[in-house]
Amino acid sequence: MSLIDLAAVSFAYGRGRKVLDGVDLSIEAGRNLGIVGESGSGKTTILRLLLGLAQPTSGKVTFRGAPLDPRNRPFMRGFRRSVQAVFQDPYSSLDPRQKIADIVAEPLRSLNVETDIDAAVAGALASVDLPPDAAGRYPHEFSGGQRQRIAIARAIVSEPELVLADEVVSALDLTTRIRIVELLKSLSARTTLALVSHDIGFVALLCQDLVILEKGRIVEQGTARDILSSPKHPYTQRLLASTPRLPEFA
Ligand SMILES: Nc1ncnc2c1ncn2[C@@H]1O[C@H](COP(=O)(O)OP(=O)(O)OP(=O)(O)O)[C@@H](O)[C@H]1O
Repeated sequence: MSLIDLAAVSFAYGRGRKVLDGVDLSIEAGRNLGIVGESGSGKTTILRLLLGLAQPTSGKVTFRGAPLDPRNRPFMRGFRRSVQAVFQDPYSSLDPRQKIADIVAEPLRSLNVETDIDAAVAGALASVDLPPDAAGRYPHEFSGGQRQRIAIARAIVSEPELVLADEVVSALDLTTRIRIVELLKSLSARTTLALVSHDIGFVALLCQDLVILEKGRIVEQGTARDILSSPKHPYTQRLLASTPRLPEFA
């Protein structure tokens, strides 16, 4: 079943040139998707379209087959509960004045989810391996990797079907990165992930399917296994040549 589809989507900022051109992609429930490309290829723009934060200049974005319409409030409420995001920078993405309990609870409060908020927050913190007393502390008391765990706890607290993540490990050192990959791997048992990154090695560790984006166009898409073992497009071959570590497909 398809969660979000982009069909023939093009996008330009204002009257500028197209930064996305005729993009078709589907995110299927239960299959993690990696969207990979160099800086400026349009990855963050795709993510903004997938989140309904920007509207395509032409083409369609649909959630469960229905058009993503920011004016349709009940629909968007259901959408926001089902689709959450984690962003690159764990330092700026958390409000320094809020306690972790309030940061993690934010989606439940803003979506008026009827649930035991303290229990849901404790469950989300446990899922990302943070101790229960983290709830009463502030972001500055945590390391970059721990802050990214807090951002992930906030993204999963409403039990979304899909979590979109933009360069979630790029700001982290290698050891922390490996731990976050392990965490995302365990979370993907209960939610689908769409990961945006310049690092094909990182996304291939977690995603069954890949989309390769060059200058706003998809140049190759398929299973990670096929693309890693026989990349067809020269751009994909270049991305692979510049990545130091690749998963083993035995
Ligand atoms: N607000 C904006 N106004 C005008 N142009 C923009 C804006 N944001 C992005 N762009 C342009 O759109 C293109 C795609 O940018 P985007 O941020 O989607 O790429 P990206 O692949 O995510 O890059 P990076 O990995 O560097 O974040 C780039 O040429 C960028 O300069």
